[in-house]
Amino acid sequence: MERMILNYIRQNEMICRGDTVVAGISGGADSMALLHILKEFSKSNYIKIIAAHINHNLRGGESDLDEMLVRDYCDNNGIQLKVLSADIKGFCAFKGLSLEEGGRIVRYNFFNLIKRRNGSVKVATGHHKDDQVETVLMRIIRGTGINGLKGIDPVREDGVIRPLLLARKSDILNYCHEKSIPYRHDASNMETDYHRNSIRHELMPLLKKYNPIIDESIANLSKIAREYEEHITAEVDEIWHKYKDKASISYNELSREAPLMQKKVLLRKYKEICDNIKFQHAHLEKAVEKIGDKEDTTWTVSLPNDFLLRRSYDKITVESKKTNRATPYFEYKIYPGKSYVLSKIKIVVETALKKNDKKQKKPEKQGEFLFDYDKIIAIGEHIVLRQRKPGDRIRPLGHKNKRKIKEILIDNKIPSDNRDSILVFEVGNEIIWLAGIAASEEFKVTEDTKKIMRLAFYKIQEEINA
Ligand SMILES: Nc1ncnc2c1ncn2[C@@H]1O[C@H](COP(=O)(O)OP(=O)(O)OP(=O)(O)O)[C@@H](O)[C@H]1O
Repeated sequence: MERMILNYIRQNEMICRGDTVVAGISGGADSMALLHILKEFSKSNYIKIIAAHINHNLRGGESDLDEMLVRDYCDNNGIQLKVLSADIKGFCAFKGLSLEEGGRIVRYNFFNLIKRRNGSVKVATGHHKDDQVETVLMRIIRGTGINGLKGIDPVREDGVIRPLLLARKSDILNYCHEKSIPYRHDASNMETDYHRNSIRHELMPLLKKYNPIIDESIANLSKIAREYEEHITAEVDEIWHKYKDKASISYNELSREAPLMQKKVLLRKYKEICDNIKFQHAHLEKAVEKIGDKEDTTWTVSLPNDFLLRRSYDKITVESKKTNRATPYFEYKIYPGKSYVLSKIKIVVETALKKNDKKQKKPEKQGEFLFDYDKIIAIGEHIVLRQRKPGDRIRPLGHKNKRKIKEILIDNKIPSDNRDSILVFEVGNEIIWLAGIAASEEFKVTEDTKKIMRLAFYKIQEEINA
């Protein structure tokens, strides 16, 4: 077993010459075997080992005996040791965590602290093949994709390494006996991980009745999944430059990728702004289904953690639902003969222009429109300037019937992000103008118009008060 592990370390380039390795040692057979093997490795490779033990103080005197065993072994073998005595129960109660979760957080925080203080880049733990098989089974039961089938990573990006991942628990126990390596039964075992324990003691024996080498089969499945994932990751790396660090993804570009690549790109994009791994397959399925529908040019798909995936024509963005409404709702009363300023937009309402004033007959810019003032005052004394509301309608110029404003905005290819800042002018209950986009047929200037009202809006540099 020792030779297999040493080869595994080399093949996966887990440890390099000159590395300082922080090894998490609980006092159980796995981590004690790990420490022994690291010591063997250090004989032919120049590396420094720092053992790290956390006394979880969960099992009274038993916890202290675990600590003593680790201390003795390190003393006898000239290995530097760091010990943390932690009140895991108190910590978990305070944080509202399970003992497993809390214990894990405290452990890895301690390992990382030692790592930082000693300029180390590696943290080694004693996870082995049985842990791997249980982890994969637990994930299958909970629901997982190919990525989850990979199980525990032998080498993590943050420098955590698992040199024993190919060794079975029984081989580790034999190795400890063969080499007279001391260990404590159930060291640090919190015995509260009910799910893992029932998989180990109930489900695995049951599965073995159907397939005596089920653990090997699952370990192989995990290896195959890892190969597939690594291959796909390399493929995504190849195309990622098109999407990386861009505020939005081009729909035309993304829709040309295979559905699997679309999912991988969207997942990476999501992770660029939100480090949440609880992404469910259903989210990606929905997104790919939407991307496949070429007719539907504006849509949103909910993502975890209050995020949204939004398509607005050629733009696909991942955005927070909280900032979804870029412009909060606004509604103001405005009166003819005055001008107003609303977040850097100046609004002018002029009236009583004579119809025969040729200069005013036609709107000069897209930012203004002329209305029949008599028709306006017939239905209301003031104008309401507001944000659009669901169900808003207007009868656009040249149309017989009213149309939904939403459809008009879509037809005009107004990106959904900008729709809430469009100015809606309403008199009575009639929308007379969708600023710069559509004016009402009913209030336009005609041959019979006697007085004209001019509505105009301009972008201004500085905000000033009306
Ligand atoms: N008390 C401890 N002190 C130091 N290292 C520990 C301690 N307990 C566990 N470890 C390290 O973590 C490894 C995994 O332990 P164990 O399987 O009990 O934890 P887990 O919670 O299932 O795994 P993980 O830490 O990845 O969540 C051990 O082999 C050992 O390297």
